[in-house]
Amino acid sequence: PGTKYYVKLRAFTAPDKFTDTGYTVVYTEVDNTAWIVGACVGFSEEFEELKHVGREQPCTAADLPVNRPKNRFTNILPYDHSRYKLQPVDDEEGSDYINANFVPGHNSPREFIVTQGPLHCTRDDFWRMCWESGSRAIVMLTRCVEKGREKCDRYWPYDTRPVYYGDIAVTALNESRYPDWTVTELMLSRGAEQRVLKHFHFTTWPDFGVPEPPTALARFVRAFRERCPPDARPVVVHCSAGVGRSGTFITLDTALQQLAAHAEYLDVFGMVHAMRRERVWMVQTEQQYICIHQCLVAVLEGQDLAAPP
Ligand SMILES: CNC(=O)[C@H](Cc1ccc(NS(=O)(=O)O)cc1)NC(=O)[C@H](Cc1ccc(O)cc1)NC(=O)OC(C)(C)C
Repeated sequence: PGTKYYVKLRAFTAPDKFTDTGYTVVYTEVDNTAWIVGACVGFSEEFEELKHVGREQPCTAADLPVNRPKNRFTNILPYDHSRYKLQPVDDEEGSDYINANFVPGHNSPREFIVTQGPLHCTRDDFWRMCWESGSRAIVMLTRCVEKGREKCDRYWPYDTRPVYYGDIAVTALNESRYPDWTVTELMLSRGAEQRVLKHFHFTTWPDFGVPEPPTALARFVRAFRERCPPDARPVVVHCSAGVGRSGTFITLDTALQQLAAHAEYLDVFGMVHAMRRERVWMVQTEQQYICIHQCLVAVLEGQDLAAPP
């Protein structure tokens, strides 16, 4: 148990891809069950097959002149069919728009609302989305500034004084800091109603890269699941563009829940394929795709991934 095997499963000839032939598959044996966790040589080809998934779908709302300034990046636009719609304000054109999509997870086809890091001009819309969706958890996977560049607005309070974002007051109740993440309890108030929302902020994940070590991500996912309110409300997930790091987090969260439910096999390709039908570039780089498999191997091998107390 726990021994890792490299097995050549079959020869294939793909002259445009690889000089040699054959997949090398990494699998590990736990409780006399062989778990195939990925084809090392095949990662590139498998990830490449995801390139065009979903790309034919329209993004007309995002392209409206009134909404263009609400997009952080010109090439990261939400598909119309899965976009989150804010409750419109009177007949104000574009008032239902935010750069965000519903994305499936282990528990439901619209388990997550994946969005870009709020801009200063969209942070009131961001809080309106959190309130109107009934969400009780935000997962943030970027720092606000990385290498001197703004990746995300500081959209929540710096201290315990309440801050208004539109007609929603946000108050930080308490904060727990760990080496790779911070969990903050926030009180949201709108009119006479109040609710508590947990903010899970992973702080050591470089843009376009992977956490170091990659298993820090598995620890964070486990810490999130242990503290996430067990309700059926959507979880808001964002990074800077809301595609690379957000897609990686959701894929690992989904796969680990399938493992815990004793799934017979894990179809990482199928999970990413399903997410990319709903939001563009979910899991953006091959390194992120491999990181997911590395985390799964660590969990299957029983590495100690307990979250800090
Ligand atoms: C490779 N970089 C990008 O694609 C980023 C968007 C982006 C995606 C993913 C991530 N990582 S994350 O999802 O993990 O936060 C960050 C930023 N886009 C931009 O910087 C685009 C340029 C671009 C790059 C690549 C491309 O294929 C098309 C257009 N620039 C851009 O939108 O410029 C503004 C911000 C001035 C409006």
